[in-house]
Amino acid sequence: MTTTLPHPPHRLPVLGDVLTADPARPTQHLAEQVPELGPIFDTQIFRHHLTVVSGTDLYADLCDEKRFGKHVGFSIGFAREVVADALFSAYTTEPNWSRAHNILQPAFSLSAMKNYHATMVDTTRELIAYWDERARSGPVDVHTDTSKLTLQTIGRIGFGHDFRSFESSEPDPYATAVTGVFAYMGRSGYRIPVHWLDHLVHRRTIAQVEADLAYTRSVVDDVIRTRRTHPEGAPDDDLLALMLTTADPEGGRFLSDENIRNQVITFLNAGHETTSGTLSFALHLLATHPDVADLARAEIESLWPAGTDPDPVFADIHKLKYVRRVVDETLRLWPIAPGFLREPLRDTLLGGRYPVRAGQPMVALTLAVHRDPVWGPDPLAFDPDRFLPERARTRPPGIYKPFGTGLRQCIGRQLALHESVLALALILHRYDLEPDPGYELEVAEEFTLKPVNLRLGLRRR
Ligand code: HEM
Repeated sequence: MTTTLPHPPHRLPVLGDVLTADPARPTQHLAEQVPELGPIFDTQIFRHHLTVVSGTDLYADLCDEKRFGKHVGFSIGFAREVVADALFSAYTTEPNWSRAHNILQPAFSLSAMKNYHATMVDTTRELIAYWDERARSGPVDVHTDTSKLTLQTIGRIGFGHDFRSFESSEPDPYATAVTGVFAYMGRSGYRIPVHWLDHLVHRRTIAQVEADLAYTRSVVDDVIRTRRTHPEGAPDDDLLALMLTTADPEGGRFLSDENIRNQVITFLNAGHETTSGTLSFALHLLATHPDVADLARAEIESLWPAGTDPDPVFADIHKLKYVRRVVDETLRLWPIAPGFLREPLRDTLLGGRYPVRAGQPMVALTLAVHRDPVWGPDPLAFDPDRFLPERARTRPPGIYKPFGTGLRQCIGRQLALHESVLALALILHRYDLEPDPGYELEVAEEFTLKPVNLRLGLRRR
């Protein structure tokens, strides 16, 4: 049962599509190939094949949990070299996946969000105080600063650790190190498959990654050691407390020390660079669409009048429905996780017509599906009202998946949405956003998508 799928032109023996691939922006490049190659095609980097799925019906079918599951390979396979079987990089069948999932799930419940709200408000106020100071002397470096916000937030609410990110105007050293490690993992599919040659050609990069990893581990070990030696006063239900003190309700086993370290690295990364990317893209889109920013501000000021110092309560965030649509629409246009890996659980037909083999690596190309004509006559336009319930009902189901799908979808979804809506609302309440007239959006891929060198003028309202 085989079908020959289209593939990029100029494929070479052994190398495959290496010469026409774009390692710096792999998923954007794949999405650009969709008009030419169609809703499903094959790509090959050295000896590794990947089936790229972007047809909306095929994408929805690929999310059928009865026939497909997460594929752990490519960048995620390389991430295992760093964080082994932590939540994001574990095989679904590995005991540590269900153990960690069961132990940590309560930290992402609605009542947990209520506990985190005050810390999120305080940390966003720190960002605003930092920007009040800096915005007077020129545009701010948006992504560096949203990363400070989100790292500081996940550090505090997950692990009781204060990164003191706003005490320096430099990028946070932990964020730089951990992002460097994961960015390298993200590009690892393009490593030269001859080990000694790869190490010779990339020796400087590899030395930097090793240094970054050593630093990352030393910070994380310090966070865990501090909690173990001084648990007094720390919450008994944050991510770290749950991992140190709770057994899996199914089976009664605890996570090992090694696994806890890998989980902390995973959460500090997944919990910060995703939300910071979302906030950065949202601020860019709001700055370049003042009509949308005005509508959002009208909603925000109906809760917290202009000129007052807002004191958001938990329930306010759910009233900010337009701001939430801004976040949803940002994640449609710029899904910072631009695709997710899947594999058939057994031989099957994708979309009833394409034969696929058990274990075959496939990518659900969210970036392309989120911009498909099925979204309307102008899928590239930034239009938050696409997410009005009456308009959402007119679209086929299963085509909006910024947080992945099924069993392995994002555990941090609620946290990310609460944090994003809150931060955008407080920022829009405080500032008018002034885009840099010469700025052309350029998007880097370092495991996730992020805008390059995005600067914005902030005028205090
Ligand atoms: C807007 C922000 C975020 C986006 C768009 C996002 C997106 C995703 C996606 C697409 C996946 C599935 C990956 C796959 O199938 O391979 C995922 C998984 C995951 N995310 Fe997020 N994420 C966000 C925020 C967060 C936050 C704030 C946390 C933690 C505090 C987090 C922790 C995780 C973890 C641990 C997994 C692996 C879950 C598992 O496999 O069981 N994410 N995320």
